[in-house]
Amino acid sequence: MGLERPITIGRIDYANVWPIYNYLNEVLAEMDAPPFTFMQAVPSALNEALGEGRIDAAAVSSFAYARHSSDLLLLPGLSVSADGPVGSILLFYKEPFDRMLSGRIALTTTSATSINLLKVILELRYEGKPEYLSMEPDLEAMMNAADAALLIGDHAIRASWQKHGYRVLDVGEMWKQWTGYSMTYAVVAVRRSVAEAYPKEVALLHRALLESKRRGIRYAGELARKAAAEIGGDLTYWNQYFHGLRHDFGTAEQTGLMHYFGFAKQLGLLSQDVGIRYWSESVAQVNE
Ligand SMILES: C=C(O[C@@H]1C=C(C(=O)O)C=C[C@H]1O)C(=O)O
Repeated sequence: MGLERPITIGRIDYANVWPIYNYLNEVLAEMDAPPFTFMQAVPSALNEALGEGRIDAAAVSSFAYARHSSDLLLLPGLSVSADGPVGSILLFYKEPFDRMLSGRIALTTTSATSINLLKVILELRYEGKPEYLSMEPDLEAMMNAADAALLIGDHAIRASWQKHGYRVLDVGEMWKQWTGYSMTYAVVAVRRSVAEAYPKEVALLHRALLESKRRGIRYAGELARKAAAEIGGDLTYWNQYFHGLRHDFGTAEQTGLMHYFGFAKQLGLLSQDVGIRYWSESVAQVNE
């Protein structure tokens, strides 16, 4: 398989991936890496681009991985997860809570994991049957059209700073309270065909992402300063935000994610059972 363009990497356009991606260019330059190119976009756009083969590797919604898992392999040790409140997956609603269970809920067009997580929680835990509208992430427009609105990422963060007067629930906290599990919102996946055709490049990308993540965690204070300057808010807010996220993908994260996939299948949101299939460097080396 020959690509007619450089290998293209998707990068989520939200601060939640900075601990993985912020130092990636620096690390790639140090490694004398081949010329990768990048596409920066909201998760739903990256999900689609990776599914269609317009990009080759990306952090994508874990739900999108589930939908396309036969074409994808996961890069080990990388995710966007939280064991409880996330701070940026927020449900804004007009009281009382019960009204939205049979009312209208506006869901951001930028998400795949969180919109389905909310459906799982509202329908299986609370036996709700709301009507869902898909809308651009604009709190005011969403609340004019619905009883509640789900926003993710920087859109949720910025909206939470507005004087809006709505009640707000953190969907990661709802999931944790209900199930006791952590939740994985994004995973890093590579197209299987690209992994097979370009094993060395994928190995190098994986090593670079892990090193970038190590620096992102070590220099979390630097990320907080950058976020405060570029997005707003203060250092305390951002230190707490980055501290609440997990970017590993260990047993606890996988267990929580498998439970989510199970509920999503139960609700008919996924049509098949999903296994986690990893890209592995040993396979890549055998293929060399
Ligand atoms: C933690 C977050 O996770 C994001 C949520 C996603 C989704 O709902 O599909 C996808 C990617 C993640 O980066 C967030 O947006 O705040």
